[in-house]
This record gives sequence, structure tokens and C-alpha cells, in this order.
Amino acid sequence: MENIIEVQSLAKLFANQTALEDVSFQIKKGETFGFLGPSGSGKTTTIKILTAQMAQTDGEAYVFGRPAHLLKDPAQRGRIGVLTDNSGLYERLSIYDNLKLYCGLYNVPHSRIDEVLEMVNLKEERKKVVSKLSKGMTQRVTLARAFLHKPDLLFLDEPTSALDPVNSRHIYRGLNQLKENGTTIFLTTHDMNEAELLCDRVAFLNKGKIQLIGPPKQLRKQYADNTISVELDNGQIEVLEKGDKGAQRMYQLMSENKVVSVNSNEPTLGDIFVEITGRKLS
Ligand SMILES: Nc1ncnc2c1ncn2[C@@H]1O[C@H](COP(=O)(O)OP(=O)(O)OP(=O)(O)O)[C@@H](O)[C@H]1O
Repeated sequence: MENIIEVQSLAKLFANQTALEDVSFQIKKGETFGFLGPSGSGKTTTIKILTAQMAQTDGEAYVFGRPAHLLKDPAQRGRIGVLTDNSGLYERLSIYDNLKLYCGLYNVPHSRIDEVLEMVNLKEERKKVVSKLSKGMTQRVTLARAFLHKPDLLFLDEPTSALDPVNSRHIYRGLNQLKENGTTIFLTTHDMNEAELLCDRVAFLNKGKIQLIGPPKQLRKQYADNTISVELDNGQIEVLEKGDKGAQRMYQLMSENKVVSVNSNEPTLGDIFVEITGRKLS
């Protein structure tokens, strides 16, 4: 399948600080790829390089099969959507009028505005002036603007950092809708649940280096220990090793009708991150 993004041995130095070192990955068409890492690990720097806002010090970065810096070309730029913490909205205009301006810029019919406002749960607030919006609302307008023109590739830097759980879930539905329509999504987050819910694959970034890449489910299986937890009718949890000894004990508990539930002991993505890097994600 076609690679939408290809990054090979990417490096970025700021004065005497290494922000990225030997970073390599590919993202296929239609994939949602999560870039997970603690503050300062290099997530935003990667997005800036891939969206032609910053040049790398070394290595290759290709988007749509061409060097990323060529995204400065307006025809190519229209194929991407970018959400960063710099909102770029007109404070004195309403939500609707802001999006109308961007419709003009991208040559998109105004009918699209209600579609995107629905996706970010802001249809009722469309007449509100941007200067009077909460941080979370502003984030949702910026998100709506990022996918107003149905981009082929969407870069989302911490898309739900200012949102409550209800609005986050609303956004997840919207993003899944985009995904179903074939949009490729590059997402950075500190939020492991978000990564599990949305991403086909994740990369763990720590101090500018990729430590691990894979589908969340596969990584959890790979790092699972060799045990299962059995909840007993007296409320206790018994941890059993997989194998003959565990099977015999399980047989005994089952025949005594003491088992309430059985769970595999797979780690969360957060647990794996700590195991690999010795650091917490947030
Ligand atoms: N313009 C810059 N000048 C100098 N150093 C920078 C610049 N931009 C980023 N850095 C440094 O590069 C490193 C990576 O920063 P980056 O913003 O990419 O991290 P991040 O993972 O996005 O963090 P956060 O989750 O806090 O947004 C940090 O140490 C940061 O201080």
C-alpha cells in the first residue's frame, strides 16, 4: 500500500540541544499513526518538519512521495490539515464567520461548515465570537478548521488536550468518520486511552528517539507477562502462571465453583512506556 509519510534517519538540532535523533517510520494511506511521548520528546518538532514549517538538520522526510518542504506549494498544502496550539482564528469574528473565511481560502462550499461543526459538537454555538470562547471550544473550532477542506492527511498535535471526556469522545467519533473516508491521520498525544481508541499503530518517542513502534494490541500482547488473574467468589484475586501448575489450580478452583472472572494481565501502553523508558508519559 502507498506510503503517505516516509521518514528516514531524521535529526533536528537546536543550538546545542538534540530534539530528534535517527527517527525513521512510514505511514500508510488511511492509517492513524500515534506519536506518543512526554513533554519535550520531539513530537511537535516532527510535525513542524513534516508540514514544512521547519527544516531538519539531517535525514529525509517525504510526504505524498515528495520532500516535506515542498508542501509550501499551495496545491500540495491543500491536501493537508494541521492542528497545532497556534489557533490562527480571528478573535473578533464568530465561529461560523471564521470557518466561512477558510471556506473561501480552500474553495469549499459553505454547506461543509455545519458538517464540521457537528463533528466537533459546536453547531449550537456557531454564532459565538471567538474571543469569548473557552480554551476547549477554541480547540474544537481549530480542529473543525483543520478538516474543513477534507484533507488527505491530517496532523493533530494533542487534539483533545483542553477537552472534557464528553467532548473528547465526540471528537473521537468525528475522527473515526474521517478515517472511514480514507483520511490518513498523524496524531500526537500523552493520552494512552486516546491512542488505544484511535491508532492503528503507535510510536513511542523518548528524548528525540523512537523506542518502539507497533499496533497497540500487538504491543500489549508482546509485553504481557506469563500470568492470568482469577477473581474468586470471596473477592480475592489469585494470580496464576500459565502452564501445567496454573492449569491444575484453575481446574481445582473451577470444580469448587469459586471462579467469578478470569483476566489476562496485559499491560497498558502507559505501563509499556514506563518499562521501556523508565519515564511516565504525563
Ligand atoms: N525553536 C526551538 N528552539 C530551541 N529549542 C527548541 C525549539 N523547539 C523545540 N525545542 C526543543 O526541542 C525539544 C523537543 O521539543 P518539542 O516541542 O518537539 O517537544 P514535544 O514532544 O512536542 O513537547 P510537548 O508535549 O511539551 O509539546 C525540547 O527540548 C524543546 O525545548
